Amino acid sequence: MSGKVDVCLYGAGAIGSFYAFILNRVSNVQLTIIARSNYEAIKANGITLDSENHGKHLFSPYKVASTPAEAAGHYDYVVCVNKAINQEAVAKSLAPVIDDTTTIVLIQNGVGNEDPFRAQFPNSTILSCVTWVGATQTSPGFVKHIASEFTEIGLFPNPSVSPNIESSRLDNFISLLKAGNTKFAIEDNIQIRRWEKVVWNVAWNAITSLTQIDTQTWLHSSPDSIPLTKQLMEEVIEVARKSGVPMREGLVEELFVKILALPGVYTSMQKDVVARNPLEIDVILGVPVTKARELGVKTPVLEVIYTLVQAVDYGIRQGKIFPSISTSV
Ligand SMILES: NC(=O)C1=CN([C@@H]2O[C@H](COP(=O)(O)OP(=O)(O)OC[C@H]3O[C@@H](n4cnc5c(N)ncnc54)[C@H](OP(=O)(O)O)[C@@H]3O)[C@@H](O)[C@H]2O)C=CC1
Ligand SMILES: CC(C)(CO)C(=O)C(=O)O
Repeated sequence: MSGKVDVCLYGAGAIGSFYAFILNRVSNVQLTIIARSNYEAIKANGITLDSENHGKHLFSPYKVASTPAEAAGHYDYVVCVNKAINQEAVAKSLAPVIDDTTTIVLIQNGVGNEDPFRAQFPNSTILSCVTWVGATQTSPGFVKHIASEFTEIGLFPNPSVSPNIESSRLDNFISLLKAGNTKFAIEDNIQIRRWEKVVWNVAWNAITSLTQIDTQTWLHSSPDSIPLTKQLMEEVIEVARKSGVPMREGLVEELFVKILALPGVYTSMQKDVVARNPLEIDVILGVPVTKARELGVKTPVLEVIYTLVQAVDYGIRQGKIFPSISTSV
């Protein structure tokens, strides 16, 4: 893309700041960021990304807004990197920055994330992305990125938009990722990758959130931890297959090779428990459970894990998680 590209990024947290850095260094991108709790910090001081792959950089986007209304205007791309919670409400709130020619880019964990956006913006192209970037916001506007970096991207096809237009919107966004120097793969069926990632997230995000121990500690914790995790993953794979998503044989073993090669890791959901933030339950656990129930797939481990994570989320929302010891009787 040679002319100016207007991009609006919604959700300037750990992953949002990483992609903001990538996009902001593309010379023809004019980047607007909509930030929430870290708005003042980013507006005053910009974003510092300390990356194992890209080095340490301080940058300020073209504009920082605190609400979609403040950022109102036409954008070629609106990139959603918020936590996928209350997606219907988020989609509605983005009306001031999305018109029929805006392409929506979703970079979030989970499955089913696209549906509320398609319902709210039926004429828009949606690019659906799975990210294997690992990042943490250590204080407002400061983000640490570890070496893990990979984006899988594909269309969430819109039958009411011409395939040529959809492809050119995908190609143009890919050219930005390329110019921003991040690694990516283009997927013909991104739903396969979304489900693969959700198999990973159902296991590791839920287990680290429930146990508050890292993945390696969990894997060494008892002879039962590995078989239980594998059964959980297999259950989710079966749900995906019954939903019409062709998942390959051997995926669980591949994901185990991957996790065993890593040091003990925590996850974005575990960090939300620590920060007492609401959890991304629906897109990571709720959609697979709902589909399993609809399709009659038996998922006993998934059901237990889902129920327990819902309890943690409920405790956070009620302010009752890890309550301090009460002295009253
Ligand atoms: N961190 C990681 O290593 C990885 C994360 N992911 C996924 O990437 C996505 C982003 O995660 P991450 O960057 O870690 O999350 P963070 O919590 O670090 O950042 C999310 C940002 O979005 C804002 N936000 C969250 N929810 C909403 C909402 N409903 N409406 C408006 N703004 C919102 C937050 O604002 P506020 O501060 O006000 O809450 C925050 O600025 C998630 O889907 C996550 O699962 C995927 C791979 C790895
Ligand atoms: C970084 C990673 C891959 C770890 O499971 C992740 O997806 C998350 O934390 O949500």
